[in-house]
Amino acid sequence: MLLEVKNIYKTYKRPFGMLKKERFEVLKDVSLFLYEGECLGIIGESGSGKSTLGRLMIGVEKADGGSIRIDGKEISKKADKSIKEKVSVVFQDYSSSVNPRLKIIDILWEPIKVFEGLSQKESLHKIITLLEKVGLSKEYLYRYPHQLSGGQLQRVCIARAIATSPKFILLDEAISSLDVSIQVQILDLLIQLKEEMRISYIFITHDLTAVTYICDRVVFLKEGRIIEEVDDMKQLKNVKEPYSKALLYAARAMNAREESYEIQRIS
Ligand SMILES: Nc1ncnc2c1ncn2[C@@H]1O[C@H](COP(=O)(O)OP(=O)(O)OP(=O)(O)O)[C@@H](O)[C@H]1O
Repeated sequence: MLLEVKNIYKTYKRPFGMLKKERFEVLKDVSLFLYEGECLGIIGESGSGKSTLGRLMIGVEKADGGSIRIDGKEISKKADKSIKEKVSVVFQDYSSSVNPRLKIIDILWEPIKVFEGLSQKESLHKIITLLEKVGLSKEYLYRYPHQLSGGQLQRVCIARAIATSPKFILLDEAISSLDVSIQVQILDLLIQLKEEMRISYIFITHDLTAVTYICDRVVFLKEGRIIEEVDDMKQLKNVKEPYSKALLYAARAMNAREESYEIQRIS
């Protein structure tokens, strides 16, 4: 098993609590797993704890209880480099996740520094290969982020995420800020990379339609708890919990409204 999340609890301080130390639970007894080459969707409404769970899974925050293991090793802020290198992340907000003062070549130079002993020529070749992998040519090398479209910049973020050949990528609302037609292109790119590089994904979203397009399995997160899991996407229409049904209903309504929506419709 690539990733194993076991009985995770997470609390935060209440900002306006009566008592200074008052805390509230954001994640409650969350367990899930991810196999190599799989895409697991985590769906839930705003505030259900998806991004918090994501931050714990990449080791940038610490859980209050439970364990998260990647290839059998605990991930944490202090985890050694070899474990952290197995994980990458792509966020929703592509423009703030890159330094606007750096050219694309420098943005991609950053992660490949881990490959010690690469000559300048070899590094440049690697960067161009990365760009090509995400469907961009070397003409983008010397542009600044503001000189790219949203879809192109998200491709650069994906190139940066795959640069270290991670075992899994956390995609936190990675397509949500893009136009619908561009969303489909990025989903197709992610599917292609998953097959070519055998990468696994955790796909955090509130969009069930995108889940049906890319995910092999999905878990429903409500108020910090996993309330339902679907292991076979063909069974999605048979979800039992009212919350899951409501998300399904919302996705169907959205599909009906978006006539030009190219993502496979949920029947
Ligand atoms: N650092 C923090 N300190 C205090 N509360 C936090 C912190 N991070 C998140 N929260 C709270 O935890 C809850 C879950 O937030 P989280 O961002 O994980 O939800 P989400 O499902 O990703 O929501 P969205 O889809 O809107 O991004 C929310 O009530 C949020 O306000």
